[in-house]
Amino acid sequence: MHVADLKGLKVHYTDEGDPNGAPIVFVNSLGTDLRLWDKVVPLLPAGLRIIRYDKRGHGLSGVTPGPYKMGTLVGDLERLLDHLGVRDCLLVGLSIGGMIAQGLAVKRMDMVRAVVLSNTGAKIGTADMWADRIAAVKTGGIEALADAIMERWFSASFRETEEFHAWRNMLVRQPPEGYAGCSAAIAGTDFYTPTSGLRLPALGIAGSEDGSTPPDLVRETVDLIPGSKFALIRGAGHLPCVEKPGEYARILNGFIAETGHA
Ligand SMILES: O=C(O)CC1=CCC(=O)O1
Repeated sequence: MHVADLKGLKVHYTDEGDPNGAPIVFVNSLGTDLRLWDKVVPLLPAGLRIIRYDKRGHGLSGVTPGPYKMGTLVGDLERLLDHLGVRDCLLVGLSIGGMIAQGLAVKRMDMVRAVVLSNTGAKIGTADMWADRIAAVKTGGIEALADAIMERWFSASFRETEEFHAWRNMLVRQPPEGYAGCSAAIAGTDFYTPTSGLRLPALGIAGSEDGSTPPDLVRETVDLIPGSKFALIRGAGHLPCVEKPGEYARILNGFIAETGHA
């Protein structure tokens, strides 16, 4: 476990694997922390440098008063990777993490050599939808939304498992200010034009049961990048890295091999 002080924001991160290996950086979704990738990391090929972090207002990182802007969240990751001396990474972003990945890929071509846009979009939802969600969190806390969020995160069969309850607990323990702050950042983001200008290896990953960023949205987003690939994981919701880690890692490892990221 490490904590970096980045312009006053304490950012919790992990830096595992081979310190001299090709870097792979994971960016998690709204309401989750870096444990999101716990089941995928052990399935990655040997020799990579594996970096994960808790974004602003999530997990063990600092919380600042919201609303946040997407540029701030992109800047946080940029500062972390500068702090760690990371260049030419493979950036894997899920949901808002996929938006942060698009933003950083556009801003720092030296830092990002390939992207995986998982369960995400160039734009997610509508401003009204996010305003309602922020208002609900401010009134009733994340618990008030948790059951509806779980239906989007996980397939019906996964919601019957023991493990499901641990992920629900992870969600409701996130700082409400951070959750609402990041929701505002999503509401204010439309990356269709900037993402269309990207020229780098890109892979989209979608879950067939994803109620937040359905497969068509992921495909439409990754199709903005010429030559991109797309993979659908059947029977998984918004967090296929949790529900189907073996399949997720197989797809990711195929992309790692194809792009020669070693
Ligand atoms: O809560 C959801 O609907 C899932 C989600 C949307 C954006 C994100 O990062 O997670």
